[in-house]
Amino acid sequence: MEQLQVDVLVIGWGKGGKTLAGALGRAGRSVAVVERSNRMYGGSCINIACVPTKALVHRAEQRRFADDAQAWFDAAVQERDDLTGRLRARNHAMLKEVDAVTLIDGAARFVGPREVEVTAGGERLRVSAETVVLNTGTEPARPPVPGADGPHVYDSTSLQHVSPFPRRLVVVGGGFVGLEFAGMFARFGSQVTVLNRGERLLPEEDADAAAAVEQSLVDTGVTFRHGTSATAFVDARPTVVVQVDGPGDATDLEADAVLCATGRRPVTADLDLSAAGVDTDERGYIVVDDHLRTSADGVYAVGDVNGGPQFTYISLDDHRVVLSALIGDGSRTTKDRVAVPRTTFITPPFARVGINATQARDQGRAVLVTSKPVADIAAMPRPKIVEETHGLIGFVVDAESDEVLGATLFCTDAQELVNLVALAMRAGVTASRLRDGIWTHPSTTEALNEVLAGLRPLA
Ligand SMILES: Cc1cc2nc3c(=O)[nH]c(=O)nc-3n(C[C@H](O)[C@H](O)[C@H](O)COP(=O)(O)OP(=O)(O)OC[C@H]3O[C@@H](n4cnc5c(N)ncnc54)[C@H](O)[C@@H]3O)c2cc1C
Ligand SMILES: NC(=O)c1ccc[n+]([C@@H]2O[C@H](COP(=O)([O-])OP(=O)(O)OC[C@H]3O[C@@H](n4cnc5c(N)ncnc54)[C@H](O)[C@@H]3O)[C@@H](O)[C@H]2O)c1
Repeated sequence: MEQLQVDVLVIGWGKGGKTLAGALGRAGRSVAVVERSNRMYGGSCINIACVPTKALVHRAEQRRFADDAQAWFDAAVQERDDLTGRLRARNHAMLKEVDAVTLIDGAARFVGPREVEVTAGGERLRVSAETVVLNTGTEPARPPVPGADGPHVYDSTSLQHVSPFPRRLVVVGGGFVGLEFAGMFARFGSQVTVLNRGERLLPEEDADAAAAVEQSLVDTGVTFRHGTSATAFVDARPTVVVQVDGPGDATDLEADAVLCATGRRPVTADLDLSAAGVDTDERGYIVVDDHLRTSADGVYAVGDVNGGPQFTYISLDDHRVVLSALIGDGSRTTKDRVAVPRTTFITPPFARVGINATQARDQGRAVLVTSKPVADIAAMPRPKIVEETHGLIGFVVDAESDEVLGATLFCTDAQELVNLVALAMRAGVTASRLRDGIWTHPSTTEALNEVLAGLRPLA
């Protein structure tokens, strides 16, 4: 069997791994990157996750009621495929052009400490390395319900190419994927019903924010059933019947498609991690310390597979931690992260950073709070200009230091504004300075002037 020895072996072409491979290759280290699917060069983000779904959301937002749903969706999917094809080719080229990086097609499996066997069809290759970086990501986890693998039951990857376009869609799960797809498919023209097993949407968010999110989706045509779980998906070709249970409405639902949006699980099963001495937790995620070191010497894990927050920018930041360990001073850790923002790409986007009022109350902190519906923010005309006045904007501010402790930004451009607020939090820019800041007009940032003027003690 052919053998290859490198300084660094990266398994899986995720955001962290590919960025690390390029940087280490350019720094003169010999690097091998193993990817099991030629449809996944560049990883989940550009092929099946962030980028293609936001391209579909964008097209869905442009559809008008009279536009034919099937034709509009088909065109959007074609554009999505063209975009991901271009990005995949570019990602492949970006690593191929680094001389010190060897790209290997195949699935890697450990055969010993820091040694793997890569299999591609009938071909096999042994690769050993001083350092191994695991970046194998996650995959959709379907609920343990009869019929979950049956016809017309999809996950976030397969639903992007659903055919024919579903007139009725049931979404199981009200998290990131569930809400983004519910909004998107409603705008493409589906009748969407979301089954949410909790008593209300987004239980970790302030009640007014969760209600505003729900109202915006209801206004788009989405129906919610709270306190409801799917108990079976029964094949009734050409449709599927969703049997439900719970204190909520328990009437069966007939649909053309079901989306399981019930979380993801780590891709570790085929790696034979025990052969390398790499420990996993009870959910299968690779156990790492603050430096992203696993239980095996010289083996790191970056991205979703290490059980951290599942965002592309966290995988990217993981690469900085490992780069610091391998060619830096080793001081960077995951503990350095402050005010990590997040955005759910519904319409308008729902962005969060830091703590909300509920969390401040639970922590017994002395804070000032403010929250205002977007439609009532007189000094921010941008939502009216772009005809999207759903949402609310809220802040939590330390009562003594005037530091911003958190923000709920449910408004047009929120995915951008949240980064500005996060930077202010990291840099210690006070709420008063944000309130009195000079901002462009008309912009969403202007909301800071008016909303932060309404701070009051938390009741
Ligand atoms: C629908 C959806 C939308 C999302 N939208 C956003 C968003 O808007 N913003 C955001 O920040 N995050 C978003 N996320 C989350 C984001 O996609 C992930 O956090 C991110 O892609 C994680 O990347 P990663 O580095 O862990 O690995 P991945 O990009 O998942 O890469 C892992 C790679 O490893 C390969 N692999 C696995 N096993 C092996 C093996 N044994 N041998 C060789 N190769 C292997 C896989 O084929 C894959 O290419 C979204 C997720 C989903 C599902
Ligand atoms: N915009 C973004 O940044 C973005 C977009 C999509 C996904 N993501 C990432 O991908 C991850 C996965 O997304 P997701 O939406 O699949 O997971 P999630 O954890 O965000 O939401 C899963 C939802 O499904 C519910 N659920 C779980 N099991 C269930 C069951 N058996 N029956 C009914 N409901 C059930 C949970 O209560 C939860 O509400 C997210 O955690 C996020 O980090 C990010």
